[in-house]
Amino acid sequence: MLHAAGAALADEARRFSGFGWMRGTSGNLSLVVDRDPLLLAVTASGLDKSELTPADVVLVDAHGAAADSSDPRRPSAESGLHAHIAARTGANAVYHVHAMDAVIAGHRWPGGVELRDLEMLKGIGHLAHDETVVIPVIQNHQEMAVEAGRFDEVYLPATAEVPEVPAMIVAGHGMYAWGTDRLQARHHLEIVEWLLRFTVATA
Ligand SMILES: CSC[C@@H](O)[C@@H](O)C(=O)COP(=O)(O)O
Ligand SMILES: [Zn+2]
Repeated sequence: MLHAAGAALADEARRFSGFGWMRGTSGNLSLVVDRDPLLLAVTASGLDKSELTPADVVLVDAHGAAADSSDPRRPSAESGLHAHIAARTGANAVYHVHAMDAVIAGHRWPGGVELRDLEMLKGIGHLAHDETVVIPVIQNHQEMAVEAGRFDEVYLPATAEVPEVPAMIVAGHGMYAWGTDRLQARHHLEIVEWLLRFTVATA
């Protein structure tokens, strides 16, 4: 089970590295492997994300702490925020990358990045017209418990009329996107990055 998750995350990390979004050791990816209690497979810390193998994944609990004390590998330093996002949103896949356009957008619009009148908004469940979608921005912090609190302040869950916004920017750092499964998280990440790239380029 952990090996399959590791193989899937290694593939995703290679893909995002190819886009320049996981340069060096930057970024981390996770998949929920159990809900009760919450357990996630998260990429191991400090590795070159373009060269991960199926073994480069660690099991963590709802606090992002290693769940298997016999495993010598360290989980991602940002595991706690992955676990929090998975718990709060119900997502089964959470992806974090250091895409340049996300960092520029967060720097430029620290109160949130407004998007509208773009066909690609349909790719995150929103309307191509007559709706303004805001990608929230939080300030960066090294403590994931602090980041989790900041996430709760800005997260836009689904209402009866409007779906959730499945992404967030961390200022001076990168972005997160999530989805019900690996493929949806990837789609959300790639589409939001496209939307941010367009917005930065045309501002
Ligand atoms: C240049 S990597 C910076 C790290 O502190 C962090 O932001 C990151 O994305 C990767 O951390 P990791 O612990 O390898 O998952
Ligand atoms: Zn990071």
